[in-house]
Amino acid sequence: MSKTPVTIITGFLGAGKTTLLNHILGQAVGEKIAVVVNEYGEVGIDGQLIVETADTIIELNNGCICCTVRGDLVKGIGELVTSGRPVDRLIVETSGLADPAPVVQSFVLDDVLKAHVQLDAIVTVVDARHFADQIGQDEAREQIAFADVVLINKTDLTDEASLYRTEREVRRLNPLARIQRVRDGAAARATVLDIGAFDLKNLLAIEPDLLDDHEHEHSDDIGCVAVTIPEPLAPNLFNGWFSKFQKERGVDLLRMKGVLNFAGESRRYVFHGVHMTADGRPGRPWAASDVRQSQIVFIGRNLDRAEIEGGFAHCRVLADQAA
Ligand SMILES: Nc1nc2c(ncn2[C@@H]2O[C@H](COP(=O)(O)OP(=O)(O)OP(=O)(O)O)[C@@H](O)[C@H]2O)c(=O)[nH]1
Repeated sequence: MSKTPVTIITGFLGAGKTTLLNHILGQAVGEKIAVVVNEYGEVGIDGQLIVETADTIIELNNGCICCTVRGDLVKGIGELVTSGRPVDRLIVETSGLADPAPVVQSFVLDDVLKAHVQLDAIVTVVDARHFADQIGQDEAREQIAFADVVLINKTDLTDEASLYRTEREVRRLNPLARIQRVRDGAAARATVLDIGAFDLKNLLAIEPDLLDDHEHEHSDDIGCVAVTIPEPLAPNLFNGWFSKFQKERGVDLLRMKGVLNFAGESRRYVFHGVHMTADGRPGRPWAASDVRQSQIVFIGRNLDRAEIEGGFAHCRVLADQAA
């Protein structure tokens, strides 16, 4: 029996992992792809942002697959591969704060996974615009060190000199990885899939204690605040609040993303940000069976939950205003 190939997509917060995943799914015709998405926050946004068709989506929220929900990763994939359901390929998108070591460990140590799946490659997406801000984080360096392929993404948001510096630093952290520049995660399929690049021996040379059991510690001051609001939002109130909040707290905001329910709109509004950058656009239409609500997630340093909840609540269109 041939084993199901597994690609791990990792990379720091907001680097473009889901964008790459959507690109891969969009190119895969007639293939049954199962996807595991893991998010740090207690509210899962990525599941809603996967616009292309995946055969199965396993969402692991409220923790990192490198620590708190690692058991769920092994269990979820174990159940999938022993269910008899045909799966041609498995793609795992880690959270942006994941240490890849324990994730890799799960694939090489767990007996069920070992018997059914084969790690093909670890693909790390790097945010070319925010590289200098992010590379100070241990997780960002580990994600690069573990990569078989590094995609330097968001090339449109920076210049040649800075891209060159980023490539040089990536090469210093990982002399063996294949490095490629991309925009909007648009990597050729052959660059990221079925490349047979994963090599445990190489990884053990980088991280000799890879197979030892160790708990990954996330920095204490990095936290996540997720807020759900059932009432529709007024776009002008949201824009006003968010731009002020971002101006004041942008340095500490590692990542924000949300799916918003704007009053009178037939489509979701999807917005993303990293530090001082933010962008938003209409997403999928609301279906009659959808619960129309806004969900927003902030990951950052020393976040004040009450401040965020209060500010976000202030953007609601209240019933008497709507009338
Ligand atoms: N300008 C530009 N924006 C990009 C590019 N790639 C991705 N983005 C945008 O960057 C934002 C974050 O992209 P995602 O794919 O959600 O990033 P992610 O790594 O999955 O984020 P997390 O899972 O939260 O860590 C989105 O607004 C994307 O549209 C790019 O090459 N250029």
